[in-house]
Amino acid sequence: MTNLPISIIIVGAGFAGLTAAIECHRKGITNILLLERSPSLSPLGDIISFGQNSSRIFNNWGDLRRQLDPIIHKAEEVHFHDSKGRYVTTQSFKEEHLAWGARINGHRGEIHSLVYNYALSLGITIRLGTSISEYFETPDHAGVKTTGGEILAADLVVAAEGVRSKARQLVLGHEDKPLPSGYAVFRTWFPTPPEIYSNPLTKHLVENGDTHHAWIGTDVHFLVASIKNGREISWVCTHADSSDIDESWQFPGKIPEVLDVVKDWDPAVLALVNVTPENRLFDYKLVFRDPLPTFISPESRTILIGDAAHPFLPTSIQGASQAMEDGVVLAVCLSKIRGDKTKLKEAAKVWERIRYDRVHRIQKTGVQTREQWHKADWGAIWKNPESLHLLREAWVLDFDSERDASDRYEQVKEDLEGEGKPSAQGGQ
Ligand SMILES: Cc1cc2nc3c(=O)[nH]c(=O)nc-3n(C[C@H](O)[C@H](O)[C@H](O)COP(=O)(O)OP(=O)(O)OC[C@H]3O[C@@H](n4cnc5c(N)ncnc54)[C@H](O)[C@@H]3O)c2cc1C
Repeated sequence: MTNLPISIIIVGAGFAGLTAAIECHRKGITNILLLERSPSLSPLGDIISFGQNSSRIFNNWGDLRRQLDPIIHKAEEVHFHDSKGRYVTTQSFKEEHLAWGARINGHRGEIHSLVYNYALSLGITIRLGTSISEYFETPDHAGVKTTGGEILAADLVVAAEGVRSKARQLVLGHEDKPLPSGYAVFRTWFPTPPEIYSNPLTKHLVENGDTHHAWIGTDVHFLVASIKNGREISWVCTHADSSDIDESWQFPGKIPEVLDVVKDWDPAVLALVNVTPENRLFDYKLVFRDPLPTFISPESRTILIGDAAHPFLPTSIQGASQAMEDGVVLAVCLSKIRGDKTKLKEAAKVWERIRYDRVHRIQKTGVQTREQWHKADWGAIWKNPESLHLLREAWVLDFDSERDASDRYEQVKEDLEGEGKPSAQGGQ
């Protein structure tokens, strides 16, 4: 493969940053520096789901797909109940697995660690414990300043530092703080304790391998997944939350607060919450951001990807997938200009145009599913239980972002040239 002479700094080693690094490397860019604030990888976390559109990306990464196999969630259906525990419906994913390929769901920390190690195995330089405080650019290069005062520069800076991105200031020209969404999520993952196996209310969750169950109430939903043949269990409880958020948005969770949210619910839910180790429980305040007018800086030398550009509600089940697609498409666009630095602006603009409508259309599906569950009209649901099912749409899931970008690059470039103006103003 031809070596493409572009230097890239990527900030943030989440799924967006790691995918961008791995995919750019795959396309022949070797001068990559990945900077991550955390001093070490955190083994903590809970469940993360990758749709078929991003699960396919792992298939291109050496032996990684095989390494993922023992740790991924194997259930192929989700069983829905109302808050009192009355069974409503089952949604099966078997057909879509046959048609569109398998999904990867598993422990965020475990999957992240495999991807991180794969990036290291390629020789990508990753500096942990490096926090970026500032972004800058000139027409010829872009750069970052670390909190230690070090200045680093490259042809292109990719800001993949999540929902609190500092690069938004450079891209937008003003500070843009995330807003509380009015919702929070209690999240946990822990080894299945003996009480879950012995309790007749909960043993079905774990004793026959991996399972997936959902309980839907007014303005609250509670999802449980057992994994590794039932030996580990994860649950999330999304609920309305009016607390204000400032700098922190992830807090230690409190079991009594969860019990308060699900009081009078199915005794199986209460039993599960009661055996949850409090030190494995997190209270995650969901932030909201209006769609940005653009993802790229005025000189097109700094670009926002992943949650830095477009945070997703968990109910879209696409945040990490779209973060990965961003990286894949970026690598395709950079390969199309064959390392010609004078064409970086072209590649960035085409990348943005390819990504902009898709991510914003998919963002809306998260709101749709949350409203469909939280504001459910139960009279209508008992008549049509399948109305609780998750949206599973081919245009989102049966999608190859690499092939699509490769096929459309020239046309999008011509469209932009024809318009003769910056891309994506006003967007969706
Ligand atoms: C509660 C919850 C549940 C979710 N569940 C799912 C799911 O099931 N499926 C799904 O697809 N998506 C899910 N998402 C969304 C998904 O987690 C995110 O969209 C995705 O992880 C975004 O990846 P990212 O790499 O853009 O950002 P992040 O994962 O936030 O990574 C950003 C990285 O940048 C680092 N960083 C931050 N600031 C700096 C700095 N100044 N300098 C250097 N480094 C910095 C951080 O330490 C971090 O490692 C969920 C989100 C939430 C909030």
